Amino acid sequence: MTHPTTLPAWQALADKADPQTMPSLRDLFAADPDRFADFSLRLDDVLLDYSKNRIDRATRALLIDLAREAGIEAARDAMFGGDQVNLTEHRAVLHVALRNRSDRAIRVGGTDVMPEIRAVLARMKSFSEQVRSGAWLGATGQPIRSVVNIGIGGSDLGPAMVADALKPYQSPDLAVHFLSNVDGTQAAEILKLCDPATTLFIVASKTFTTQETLANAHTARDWLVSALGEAAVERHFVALSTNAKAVAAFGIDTDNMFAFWDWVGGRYSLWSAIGLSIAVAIGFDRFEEMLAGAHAMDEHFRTAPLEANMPVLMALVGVWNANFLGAEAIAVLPYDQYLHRLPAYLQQLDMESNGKSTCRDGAPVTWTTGPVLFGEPGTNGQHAFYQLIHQGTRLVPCDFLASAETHNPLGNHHLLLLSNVLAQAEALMRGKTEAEARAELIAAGLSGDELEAQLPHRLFSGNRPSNTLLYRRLDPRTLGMLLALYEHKVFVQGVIWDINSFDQWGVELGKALAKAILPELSGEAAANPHDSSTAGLIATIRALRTGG
Ligand SMILES: O=P(O)(O)OC[C@H]1O[C@](O)(CO)[C@@H](O)[C@@H]1O
Repeated sequence: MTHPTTLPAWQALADKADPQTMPSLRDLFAADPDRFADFSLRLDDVLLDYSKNRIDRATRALLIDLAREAGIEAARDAMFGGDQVNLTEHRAVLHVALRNRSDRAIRVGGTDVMPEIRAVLARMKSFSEQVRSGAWLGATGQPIRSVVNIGIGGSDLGPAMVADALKPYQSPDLAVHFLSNVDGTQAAEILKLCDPATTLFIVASKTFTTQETLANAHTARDWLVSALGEAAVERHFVALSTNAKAVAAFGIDTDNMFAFWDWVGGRYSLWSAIGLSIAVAIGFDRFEEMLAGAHAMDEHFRTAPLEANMPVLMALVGVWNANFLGAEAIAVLPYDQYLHRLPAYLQQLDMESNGKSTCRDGAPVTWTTGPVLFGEPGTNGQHAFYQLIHQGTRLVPCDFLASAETHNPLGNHHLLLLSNVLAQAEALMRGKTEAEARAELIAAGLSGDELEAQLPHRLFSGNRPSNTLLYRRLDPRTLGMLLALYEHKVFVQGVIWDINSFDQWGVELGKALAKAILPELSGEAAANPHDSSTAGLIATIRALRTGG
């Protein structure tokens, strides 16, 4: 375990990161006509262009040194080898095994996990095909028309994002809904769209103890039972979990449970049984194509030299921007409407993984770790928060994503979309100098005091970094590649920052306090000692709810 700031390459990078002496992005492009070729990388149909980052060849070489000195190769091999890299939970981290399409055995504690994985995949195939073909009948003998995935966090965000991303592959005969929020409004609105006789609930929870999911699952169960009776549960509920005991206690027959394992982290679980709603929505063959895409990226990550390794390079660019140039956020901007939930999904992947401030050895970190991640599909974001990205005081590196081809060739929409994504990345890189702005204002007829007053507002500093991920078309394989790319990027950054990317203790405190507050709100328990704000809010809620 090595604190990154003690590594020689870290020191050398810190010396290089001097805004006064560093060349600007404009200068870097002007000095090197081959910059795009040298600072981009293609794997199958996916291209990463990282040339619009403030790095030159020497900086890149130092970043690769940093990766080596941080032990990326050994850490990667430990993860693929089934070591307990999740130190605080004493667990292996093997989402890569879930999409291992090769004959390679992957062992946890000496046991090859591939046979179990293949067995669950075979059950998912059979079940999803029965639901899709209409062979799986509800309690009244009717085929399923609506599927409701009940889960939250990793048991919701991945499947929900993928189902939307691959909408063109969805069957029109089957509606797929995702119920996550404990706010009863979401359950009420989804249930309004469903008929108990034709609805299948997929209760997705690794632990099967999550408050929100169990509350929603009980509400769904009550709704079904009040319409069709207790016996209907068997045909209308299945569970995806690692906790067979809790599934049985809820009243779901464990024959209707699809298992996964403690070495699958929640935010890495869409490739496991948690992906059942995806397989039902788009068909198992497409689900497997997505696994194959992820596997292709896994193999690239596992075997490519660091210098030509897409997740490693993307991670290193992020480390450079965060730790050496001071960026605190990252914007993920898919110019692809089908990826509208990607930023939400990546928020959990990145922020739950790397939002940590304790090193693996328990010492507090003294360097910046995971960024604040946000985003919206282009072009919507352009008309909302891009102002800050172009002219604000903060540095917000951007990831732009775009497909060369569209599933929906309507008029020239796709070329309009693509022209926007390219323009945004170019604008961030180039900016607009005073001379350029002045010339434009003069051409627009301004002069004298008005020109001088307008001028400072029309300047763009430029020199603002971005990556562009370009792919042929958003199909299942490409999506699998992109998601695995981000997973491995987050992994590499976690290793460099010397944190455990695979636990999430930061979500526990709020959960525990909510449990204590619940009986106080309902009046079943006397108020606990709280700060005056929390006590005042509890008292006001109680008063408002009773007309006070
Ligand atoms: O699948 P489960 O056990 O219901 O957990 C849901 C989510 O809750 C968390 O544990 C914490 O929010 C996530 O990591 C996880 O994805």
